[in-house]
Amino acid sequence: MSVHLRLTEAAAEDIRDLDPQHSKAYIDFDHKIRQNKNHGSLRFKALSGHKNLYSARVGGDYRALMVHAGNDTYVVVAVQPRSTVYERLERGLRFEVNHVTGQFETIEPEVARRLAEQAAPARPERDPQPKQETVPGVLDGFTDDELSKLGVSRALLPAIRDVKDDSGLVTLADALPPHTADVLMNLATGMSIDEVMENITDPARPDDPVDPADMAAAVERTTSITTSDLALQAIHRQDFAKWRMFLHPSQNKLVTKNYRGPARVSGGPGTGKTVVALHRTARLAREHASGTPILLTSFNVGLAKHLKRQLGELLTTEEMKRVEVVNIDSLAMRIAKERGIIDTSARPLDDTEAKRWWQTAMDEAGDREFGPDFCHEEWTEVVCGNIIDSRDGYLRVRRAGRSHRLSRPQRVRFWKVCERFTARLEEEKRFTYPWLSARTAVSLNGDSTASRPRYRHVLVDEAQDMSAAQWRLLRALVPERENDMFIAGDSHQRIYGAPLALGPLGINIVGRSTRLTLSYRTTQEILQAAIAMVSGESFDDLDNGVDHLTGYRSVRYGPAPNLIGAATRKDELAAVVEEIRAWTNEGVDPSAIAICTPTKTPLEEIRDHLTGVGIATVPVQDGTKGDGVRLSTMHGLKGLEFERIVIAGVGAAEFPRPFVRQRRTDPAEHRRLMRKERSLLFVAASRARDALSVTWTGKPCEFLEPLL
Ligand SMILES: Nc1ncnc2c1ncn2[C@@H]1O[C@H](COP(=O)(O)OP(=O)(O)OP(=O)(O)O)[C@@H](O)[C@H]1O
Repeated sequence: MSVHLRLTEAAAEDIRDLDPQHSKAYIDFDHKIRQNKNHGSLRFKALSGHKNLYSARVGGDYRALMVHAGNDTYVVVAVQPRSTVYERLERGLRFEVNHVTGQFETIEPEVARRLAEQAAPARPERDPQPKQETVPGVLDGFTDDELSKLGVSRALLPAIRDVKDDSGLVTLADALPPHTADVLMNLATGMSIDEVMENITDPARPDDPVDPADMAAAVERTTSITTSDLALQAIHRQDFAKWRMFLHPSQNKLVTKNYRGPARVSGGPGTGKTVVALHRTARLAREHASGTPILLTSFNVGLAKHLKRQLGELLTTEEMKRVEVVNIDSLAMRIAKERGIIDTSARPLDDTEAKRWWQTAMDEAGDREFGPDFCHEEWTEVVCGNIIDSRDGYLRVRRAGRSHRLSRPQRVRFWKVCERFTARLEEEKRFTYPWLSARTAVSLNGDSTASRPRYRHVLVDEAQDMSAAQWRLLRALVPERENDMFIAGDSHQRIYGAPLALGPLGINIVGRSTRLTLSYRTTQEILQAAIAMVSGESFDDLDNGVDHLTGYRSVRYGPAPNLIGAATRKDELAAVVEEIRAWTNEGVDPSAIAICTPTKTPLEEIRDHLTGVGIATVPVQDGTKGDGVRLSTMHGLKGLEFERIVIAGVGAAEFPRPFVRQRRTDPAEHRRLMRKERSLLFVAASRARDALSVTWTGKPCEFLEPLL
């Protein structure tokens, strides 16, 4: 008579909203019903006239409404006052297996219809009774059969037909099953039936055939249903981070699917790529209790720390031991030291220092043709990326992706400069990270006896910024096999690396790429502004194709970004202060606000000014420590998110940054750098959850033009 209890997302929300007394009562209820559903105080009973539906007393007049999902499994679908539960049932509340996705769905046709009616555009006053047919429905272009084939329940069609505009659809979406909302939103934003079928419906189909009468199978498939254990833990900790309990079906598929080789997930900012990578890592860690560890890696130390913290919320301490979470450069350095590739005292050479060294190498070689920026990029992308260690190798290599052609004599000259640079690295026991990754990959690949394979699975976040040499290292760390690599990234957010194709690096993702389109982070207004900032540019898909943001959207709405042009720097600083004060007066926690600028100097100016007017600030890299508004360069916001963001200092004189403007004489290189600058602004803007303000002095930067 013991019961296995599950919980829908809606029921979890009901529980979260309970007052402390009923919350405690729910924990008692959960405990009792699991042991014996017929315990007298529970008044457990089947509801007549409703197939598979049961009710039980939680405490006071609160009832748990449950769906029987075979054997001893019950799914709690609502925890509400008795009168509310019965009223909803009378109005047609029911639970179905979706005929296409096979997922468990809550259908409330009357609620949907009411919402659709409420959201209908107001009638003009002088025309109180216009003819009905004068306002077309937003989905009139699609037949009932077409919508049904895409996975929309026929019970919801009358409500859907009542929707007259996009904002009505957004209102209605709250009352729709997630798949239905997804299909309709995509159709409304201009996707064709075929595109929705390919991008939304087909990926949501289960591998096994759908039986609309098989509730047990549906519950197993449904990601918006969790085990009540996890929910109870969350209740105890008052912690309802939804991403840990409920994934969107499109996200869950990426977590559970087994791939025959490397797979990639792309998608705009905030679509849950990191969440998917985390859940997939957790799933793999749970499946493999012992043996070779799993690697979860990202671009920099801060991001890796963030991943580790979040993974710790999904796994037990024991399970965490099966996963190594480390940024790619630290990993390369550790393995390189272990294998004696570099001395334990060797130190990295950062980009600025490296460029000075290139200048010296050119001076010594008497060659002024190339310039330190060119040399450093050529070295990173071509020499390290292709693991070249000889003049002949360099003379032969295909310099894919580089904007300049080099003649043979030019290559010979560059190699001379390069030899001086590498000799100095050796002499002074220094290294650049791409060089280190390349050398480590060579060492691992050439060693058949060493402790290979190092990892069972490798998962990579922020993949767009990894360099070719880093991919070679990652490839060397995991043998080619099922589920070997999982790659999450968005080329629109590339602010460090260069475009590349993974195939030639031994990572074949063809046919194993998926795109997420629903943003959980930003509002539709911020998202559209961010998209406008990168409009007109083309982005690669790591596979010799083009990436795009078609169908990328949010279901949240909010204020339009606040665009503030100031005549003087003093006025701009005053505008920043005004924004921060307005937000904190609304009750926003200062630590949920970030201010970013293109470079460090204006940030320091803002910091000093805010301190002067009594607003505390904290550098973003200090993580969760301290009260105060977070300050960062745009680069420092990579991978993070804040409730509200001010992007300051984006006047035409400051952004794109001056060094990019100086490269105008070299059109190909200039284009490449401009794309990165656009991406930088895109990254900064898309970190904001609820509100975004952009400030500048004088003329605004050209990337803001589509917004003005
Ligand atoms: N299924 C979900 N339910 C609720 N929240 C979610 C879900 N998936 C993602 N989120 C939330 O959306 C936000 C963005 O998620 P995440 O960081 O994984 O996106 P991303 O695609 O990696 O973003 P970016 O590319 O901008 O770094 C986070 O706050 C995350 O908790």
